[in-house]
Amino acid sequence: MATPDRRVVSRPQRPGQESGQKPKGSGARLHPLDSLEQRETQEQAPGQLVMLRKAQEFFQTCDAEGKGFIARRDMQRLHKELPLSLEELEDVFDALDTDGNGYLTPEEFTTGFSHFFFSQNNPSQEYAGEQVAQHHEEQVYQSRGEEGLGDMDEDEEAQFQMLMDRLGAQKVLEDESDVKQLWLQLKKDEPHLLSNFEDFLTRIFSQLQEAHEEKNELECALKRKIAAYDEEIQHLYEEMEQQIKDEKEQFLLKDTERFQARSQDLEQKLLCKEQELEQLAQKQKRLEGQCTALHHDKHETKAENNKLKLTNQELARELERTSQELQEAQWQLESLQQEACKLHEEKEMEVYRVTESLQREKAGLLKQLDFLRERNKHLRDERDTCFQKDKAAKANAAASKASWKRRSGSVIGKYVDGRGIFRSQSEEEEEVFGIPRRSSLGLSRYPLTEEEPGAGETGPGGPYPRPLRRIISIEEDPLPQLLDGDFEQPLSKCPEEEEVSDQRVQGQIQEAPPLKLTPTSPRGQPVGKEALCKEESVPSAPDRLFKIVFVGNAAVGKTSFLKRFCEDRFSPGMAATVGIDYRVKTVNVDDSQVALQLWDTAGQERYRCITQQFFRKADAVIVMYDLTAKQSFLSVRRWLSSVEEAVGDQVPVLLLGNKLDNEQEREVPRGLGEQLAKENNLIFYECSAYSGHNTKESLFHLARFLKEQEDTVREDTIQVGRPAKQKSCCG
Ligand SMILES: Nc1nc2c(ncn2[C@@H]2O[C@H](COP(=O)(O)OP(=O)(O)OP(=O)(O)O)[C@@H](O)[C@H]2O)c(=O)[nH]1
Ligand SMILES: [Ca+2]
Ligand SMILES: [Mg+2]
Repeated sequence: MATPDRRVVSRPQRPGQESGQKPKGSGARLHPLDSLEQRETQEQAPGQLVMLRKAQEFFQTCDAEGKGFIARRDMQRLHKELPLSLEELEDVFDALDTDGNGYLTPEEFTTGFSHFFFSQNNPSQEYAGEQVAQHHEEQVYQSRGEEGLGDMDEDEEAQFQMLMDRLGAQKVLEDESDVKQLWLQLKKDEPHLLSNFEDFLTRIFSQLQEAHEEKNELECALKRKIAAYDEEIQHLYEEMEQQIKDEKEQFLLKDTERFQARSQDLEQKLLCKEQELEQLAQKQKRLEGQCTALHHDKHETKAENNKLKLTNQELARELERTSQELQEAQWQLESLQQEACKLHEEKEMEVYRVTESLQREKAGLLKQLDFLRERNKHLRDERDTCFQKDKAAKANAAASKASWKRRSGSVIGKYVDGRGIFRSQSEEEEEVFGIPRRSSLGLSRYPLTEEEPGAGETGPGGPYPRPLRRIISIEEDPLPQLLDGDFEQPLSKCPEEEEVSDQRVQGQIQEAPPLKLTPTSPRGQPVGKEALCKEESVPSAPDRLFKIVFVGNAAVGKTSFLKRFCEDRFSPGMAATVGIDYRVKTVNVDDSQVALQLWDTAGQERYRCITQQFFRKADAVIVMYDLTAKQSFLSVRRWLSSVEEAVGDQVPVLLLGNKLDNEQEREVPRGLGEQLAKENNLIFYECSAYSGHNTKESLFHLARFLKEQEDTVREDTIQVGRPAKQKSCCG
């Protein structure tokens, strides 16, 4: 049976059921009301039937939950049905609960009910029923009768009181008015029933007293039971409370654990969410930043676009203007080109005419020289003989001193005495060693004889008062300091060259026309000497003319190389070059005549400032080093940078490693030369002036390169606006 707060409480046992015995009576368990119905089916008086039905109704009213028994508090439900107060209902409950277990079974209820309302015999029972009915009437009546109560006399009062005292009603009855009234009524109406009534009252009161006593006992027992029950219930309650508390604690514990776990989960989730939120916030900030930046960039881009549009329009206008100017410039250029070509041709013609006239002049001079020599031969005096003796003695002495001075370079006739800006090495040696050196051109203080380049003779009257001046000019590239003032330049040339030129000139003397005045170049300067090689001397004007400057440290073999290239000869005893020397050689490259103006510079440091001047208008530069002298290779970089300073890197450069014949004395590996050439975009050859290896090939390569470069420039110049393609030197 479930209690209101849903706890399971064991059903109250009827006496005899505690031990688990089955209630006495029928075998199968019957529902309590079934027994009532069974009883109804037995012979029952109609009045009893009514009573039983009434009892069933009352039982069902009380046992609303259908528990099958009535508890104390269920009894109170009859309060509405019966005109009984709660106390009276309590009394009735106690009277009906024969086994005092605190619960009324249907049997107890109907049995008690019938006893309570009907007496043992029928009349009495009817009587009791009537009584009940009368009781109702009396109630009504009473309310009406109470007004008449006052007419009871004293005897009757005394009799009634006696009766009450005899019956001991005071213990039992609280309010005697009803009984009094009934008694009076009976006394008046039915005096013969008075004795019955008094017997009835006696019985009732004794029963009431018994019942009262029983009740008291029961009450005590009940109280005890209740107390026990209360204790038990209290105990149960406490247990339940304890259980509830434990369960609550467990539940709370579990709840707490679950709550803690849940709260940890939630905390972690919260943390994750917070982190995600932070990340999202950072992402949002970043995106906002990017957005503003993009926005900013957009404005900037817009502004730039507008500027670019404007610039574009300006450039378009500028381009249009420039193309017009270019068009005009092209026309002007073409006309200038034509003029330049004409001028160039005229100039070349001029150069060759001058060269021709120079040749003739030289032929004339040499002719005079020969004449003078002829004359000289016949003139002799004692001074000559004693001079000869002195000279031989000094020569021996000097030979011993100057034996350490192995080399002699080529001496060109360009030294200036007196106000001299520079002097030739030969004069320096003369001072130092007292050896009169021949000047290079052969016309020196002491005239030369053919057979022996060393033997010097003087002319009549001793040494010439003033040596003839060799005319050297820089046709295309005047040396400013040489052009200042009216200096005189002695003629000088190394004897061998002079012999060669003699031969050359000899060879040509027959052809040369009579000597004219010394021709002058456009700047009014005497023009330079020309060394035309026999095999290549060509009467017609060349197609191309290139100026090539030859640089490199002293004694690397520049002059010897040029001699080999121009005259195909090698002279071991070359004197050091003084200042600068100049040769022209015309070669045939791809069926066109290319004249090469070869400027031979002095490698010695002291002439550096002079040689620098010659770089300006060079079409190409040749840098030479001696592969048996490491120092000369280390200086190449310096030569390259001074060339670049003077002419930029537009000029092709040929790098030559000379003295290849001296392989056993090599100090510079070929790879180093190749590497340097590659780094600086140079044409590279190893050669030997001595053996002639690669002397022609290297210069032909350079000439071909220059020619192709010029052709490219011409093509580009003719085609409008196409930039000249600078070919790399080393192909
Ligand atoms: N073995 C060998 N000796 C050479 C070669 N070329 C030049 N010589 C010698 O090296 C010395 C210097 O030669 P030059 O031609 O005067 O040298 P340079 O570069 O003109 O000297 P500077 O005029 O002072 O700049 C001379 O004694 C030459 O005989 C060569 O290819 N092989
Ligand atoms: Ca009972
Ligand atoms: Mg030289």
